[in-house]
Amino acid sequence: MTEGAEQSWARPVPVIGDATSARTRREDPAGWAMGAPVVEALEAVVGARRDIRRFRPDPVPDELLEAVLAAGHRAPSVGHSQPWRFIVVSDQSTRDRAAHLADAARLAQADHLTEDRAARLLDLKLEGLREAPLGIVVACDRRTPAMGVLGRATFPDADLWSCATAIENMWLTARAHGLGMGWVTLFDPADLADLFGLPEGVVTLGWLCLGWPDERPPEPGLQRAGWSTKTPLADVVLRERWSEGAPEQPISHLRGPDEHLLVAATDDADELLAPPDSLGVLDRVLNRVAALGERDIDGGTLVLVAADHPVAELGVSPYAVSVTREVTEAAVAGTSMGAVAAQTAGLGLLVVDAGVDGDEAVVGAAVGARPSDPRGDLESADALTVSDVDALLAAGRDVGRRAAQSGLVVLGEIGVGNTTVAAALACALTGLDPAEAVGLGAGADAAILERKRDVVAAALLRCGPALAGSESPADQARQALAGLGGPEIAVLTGVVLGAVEAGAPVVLDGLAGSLPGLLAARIEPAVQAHLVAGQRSRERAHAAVLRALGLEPLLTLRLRAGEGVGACLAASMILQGLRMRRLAARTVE
Ligand SMILES: Cc1cc2ncn([C@H]3O[C@H](COP(=O)(O)O)[C@@H](O)[C@H]3O)c2cc1C
Ligand SMILES: O=C(O)c1cccnc1
Repeated sequence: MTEGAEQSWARPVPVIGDATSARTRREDPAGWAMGAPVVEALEAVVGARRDIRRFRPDPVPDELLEAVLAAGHRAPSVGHSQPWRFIVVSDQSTRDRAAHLADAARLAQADHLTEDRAARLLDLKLEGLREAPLGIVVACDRRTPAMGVLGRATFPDADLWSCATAIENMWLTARAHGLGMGWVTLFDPADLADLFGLPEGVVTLGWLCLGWPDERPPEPGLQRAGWSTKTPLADVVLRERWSEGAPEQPISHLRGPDEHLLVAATDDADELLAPPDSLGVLDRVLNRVAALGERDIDGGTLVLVAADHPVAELGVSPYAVSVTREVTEAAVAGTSMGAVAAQTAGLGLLVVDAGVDGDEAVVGAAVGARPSDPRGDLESADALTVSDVDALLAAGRDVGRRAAQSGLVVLGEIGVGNTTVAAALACALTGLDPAEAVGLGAGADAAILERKRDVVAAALLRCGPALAGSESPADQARQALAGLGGPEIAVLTGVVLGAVEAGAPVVLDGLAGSLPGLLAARIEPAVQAHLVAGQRSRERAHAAVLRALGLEPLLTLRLRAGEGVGACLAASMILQGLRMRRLAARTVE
């Protein structure tokens, strides 16, 4: 070890300016607390905040107004967009006009209430627009397209909520200083926008009256006026799910790693003498793998599953069905591309015959799991019977549990015609359009592509109603496997389930070598936490399948190999990454 490495130093990351290290945080998770006096003060301010309606006319010192505005500007905002604009109003004529608008809005609202309720509304002192010497009109600048703001593409209104958090910050600050604030929304928003000349795309959240309060209410005014009562906390807090009418949770027998294991994995990575996330996407994969294993992983097994497909007779592959058997025999002999990829990556190999064409099973395959019933071509008949699907899943589970003993479980498939099967499954599971789903496979030309598209569209038309009527995602996965098939895909789905049950990480391959991950996750949602996308291949539907899984691929090499070749390349890199983590220097304190 060099002299430098022996030096004592705490790693000043992961956040710039954060002097704590993974160890400090592990040893004292509550060490960020600000102490009892701060907590008590905060509780006092939150508890004493009131919506103030009556104000004294005395002026508000500039520095207090500044403090209130600054607190608003420190609020959290979606994608750090800071969309709020605060229009400070002191001009009396503007306040008078706003008050007039509010008076009119109040009468308009009373028209919609029962007589008694309307009378009580008119009795209420609802705003202090005329009396409060200041108004802060909060506007939200929505002119940036939602897609461009982190977090708004999915929740486009999050900019408005950000402005609401700014309002709460200002409110609490005002209260702590003894100032009163009242939030008035008794306006037609368009009238308020006109009053201030707001441009198109800028909207208001209302008017905040600010001044010294001419009331010091111990509880909310509307509660005192008998308008409403405070709901008990227990009525607004729900545990785990909405209590009524929530759909039954699918029964899950598996679990992802718990929070202790996940954090232990990132703690370990944080202690490396390297910038955080130095290995990028690989680091995330290594964290995921590390969180799964109490024992160190230094190897794995390629599970290579082969089957033929009646659909290949419909002209969807340029290759003869006999090629599947040839490649599988070469795999058994250790010379196929997949077998060699496994060997050179330091992985073991299990070859499974899941229905390679012909009466005889492939000699030398470690496992035979051939469907027993007649099989269909997808277009005119189901690929598999449901009982065969269940048998293939069960056989796969056994193989998966067995493979898990060696470390990584790496998926590979062989099956002439299976990119058509896989495209159909991808459409059924992700809603992808057949025209967008079919790819070149082992080398299609335009005519073959056209046939693939037709077959996939016809198969989906045939199976669509049954799939739409499935009782649960798990049931839909089994129905999809039966209708659209792929005995090798069914076995590999079982392999994923067995491997996950035994606690192993699973490395996915190309399209047909990734669908088992998605199918298994539909059967058991906890599966997802165990999956690693080894690669993204050239097959068009592959990206959609990985997106549905929420997985970013380690490699994007435009592979067209199948056979687990890409997954082996990725596994090799994962094993190297794990070794690097074990051997690299750690920071010391
Ligand atoms: C010699 C050979 C070896 C292969 N190894 C994997 N595949 C890959 O191509 C096949 C799927 O493509 P398609 O749907 O177009 O038939 C599968 O066997 C897949 O693993 C191969 C294909 C060939 C020709
Ligand atoms: O993406 C794949 O998995 C793929 C592509 C072509 C041939 N075989 C498999």
